[in-house]
Amino acid sequence: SRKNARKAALHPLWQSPLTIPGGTRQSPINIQWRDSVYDPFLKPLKISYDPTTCLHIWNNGYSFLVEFDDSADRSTIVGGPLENQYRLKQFHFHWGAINDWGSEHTVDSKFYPAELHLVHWNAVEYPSFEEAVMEGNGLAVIGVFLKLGARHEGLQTLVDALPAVRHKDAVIEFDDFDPSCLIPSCPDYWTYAGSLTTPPLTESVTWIIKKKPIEVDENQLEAFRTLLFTSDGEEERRMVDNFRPLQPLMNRTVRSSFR
Ligand SMILES: NS(=O)(=O)c1nc2c(F)c(F)c(F)c(F)c2s1
Ligand SMILES: [Zn+2]
Repeated sequence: SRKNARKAALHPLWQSPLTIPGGTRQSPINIQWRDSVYDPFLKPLKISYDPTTCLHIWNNGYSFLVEFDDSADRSTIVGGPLENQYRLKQFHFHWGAINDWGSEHTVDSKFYPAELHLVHWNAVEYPSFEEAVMEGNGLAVIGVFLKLGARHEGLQTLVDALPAVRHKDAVIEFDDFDPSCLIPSCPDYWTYAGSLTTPPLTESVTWIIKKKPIEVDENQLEAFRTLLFTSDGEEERRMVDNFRPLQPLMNRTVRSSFR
């Protein structure tokens, strides 16, 4: 009826619903360290990326994505909480207007200034990424926190390319980049069952959140903030605060790979 037809609250950035009706495993979440449960059966995560699978960088109006050739098992992850091998499709970041916030996940309610997501799909069980996005075990996303500190030399090659993708829909060729340089060597991670944090928000992601952050410097974070949500010719809106609000944990346990 009319009185029940209340409009779902929409997030200003994406006009996406803040909550998915019936959603039971939405992301991001706060990771309460002391509530996470050590699982001795969790395996180490095995990451094997081939830098020649790197294709291009593009600004999709939510973030900037570095996309990979996922037509074969050339850049993959296996092990950890995963039952299958997953193929790297793209990586992207979320960040804030200032260093006090920007990450999607929080640890003990602490925000980091930015968060990296490496998106993989289950090519063993599904024929395409688009199909995997709709399945409960379709995707595996590695989350890496960024903290303010020393300049990150590996990230700098990415930062140097950002002016070329300042506007929404801009794309440039980008090759020979190995994203494992952005992943901390410490093997420790948390893992939980969640969702995409941007539309279509599907509950298809096994999240693997690295415990240790990587360090980047102020200039590198500022470079992210020079990007635009808007296309060339539109009134400029700076690409900042492109993170989704925290979602309820509901009936989920966050497991840790470490004591
Ligand atoms: N922030 S996220 O959860 O890692 C994430 N969201 C999305 C998304 F909305 C998509 F449409 C998409 F094609 C993705 F590959 C991802 S990956
Ligand atoms: Zn993301």
